[in-house]
Amino acid sequence: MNIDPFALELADPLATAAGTIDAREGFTVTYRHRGQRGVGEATPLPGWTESIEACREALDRAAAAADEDASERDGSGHGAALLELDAAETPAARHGFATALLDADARADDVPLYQWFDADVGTVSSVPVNATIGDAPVEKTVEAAEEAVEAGFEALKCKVGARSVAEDGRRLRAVREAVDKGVALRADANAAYDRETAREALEAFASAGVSYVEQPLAADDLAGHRELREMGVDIAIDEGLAEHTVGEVLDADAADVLVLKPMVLGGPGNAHTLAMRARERGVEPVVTTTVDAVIARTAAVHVAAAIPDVRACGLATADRLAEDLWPDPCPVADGTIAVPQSPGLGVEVEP
Ligand SMILES: O=C(O)CCC(=O)c1ccccc1C(=O)O
Ligand SMILES: [Mg+2]
Repeated sequence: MNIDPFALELADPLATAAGTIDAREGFTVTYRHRGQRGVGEATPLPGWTESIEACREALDRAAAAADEDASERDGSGHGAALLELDAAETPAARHGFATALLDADARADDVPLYQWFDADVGTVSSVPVNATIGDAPVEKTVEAAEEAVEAGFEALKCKVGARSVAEDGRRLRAVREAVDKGVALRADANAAYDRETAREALEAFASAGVSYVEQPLAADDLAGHRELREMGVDIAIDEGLAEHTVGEVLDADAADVLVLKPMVLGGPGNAHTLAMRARERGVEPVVTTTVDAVIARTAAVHVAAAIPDVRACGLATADRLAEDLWPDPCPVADGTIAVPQSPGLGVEVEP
């Protein structure tokens, strides 16, 4: 297993109620499996996943376990490595190694990763995506929204909760008035509100025609989210999935939508399985990145492509990075992101 660190600046930092994301650090993981060289990416985001240090330690342990197992049994050692990588404790590290394995598996089977997840989906050439609009004053928010709609996005997700409910209400109503009625508006509060403020916010956002609000309350407040579902705006759980299992969130009836971040859930395979489980229970999955580099972003695109008729996903985050590790095989155009059709992930890395 090769573990190589990287650090990327954001050209366009993402301002949220929980702070501004302005750089991303992580590791690329390469691993030979079934005669193929697979690539993965572990890009931890503290607050959502383990720290960068814990991620490195977990990957080092997994690499050592893989070496030991491979030399003892003459196998590939990947089973022993996976056992070192707990999806709840070190989800980013697990994501990194699991993605490398999946890339190699899908290459070995000569199918794009999304078809390796589910051959029945057939050919999926693109997936709808939302534009991600950070916190900003009213005018800048409207400008960003108009630019996104001009570029073809049919769903806009605006960060809220960094300002007063009154001001966020003005921002969203101004966007609603500026763009075509057919454009869906979403709001993401990143756990900014207490229960009382959340009710005020939902009333204000309902009047702006918001279709769903992501994580209005704290990550651990499943009961609070369940109560908010009666207010006429759908509720999506995001941070709650860094704290609870999907099963717990479904059992608590806390969500209409689940925001699934493969980096937070321990890998693309976990995210796909959990997406299908949510849908069976009548809860819609939406797949997003944690503003990752090209390998993890592309893996998330494959997860979304393997969900039939998936709603607009939060995958259009490449443009925020000042630079990337390798060329992007998933260009965004007209509100959709292209799904690579070559075997595996479809990210061309130089050896
Ligand atoms: O969903 C999107 O549009 C992009 C991803 C995004 O907003 C995000 C990115 C990094 C960390 C948290 C979040 C979030 O959804 O809360
Ligand atoms: Mg969110």
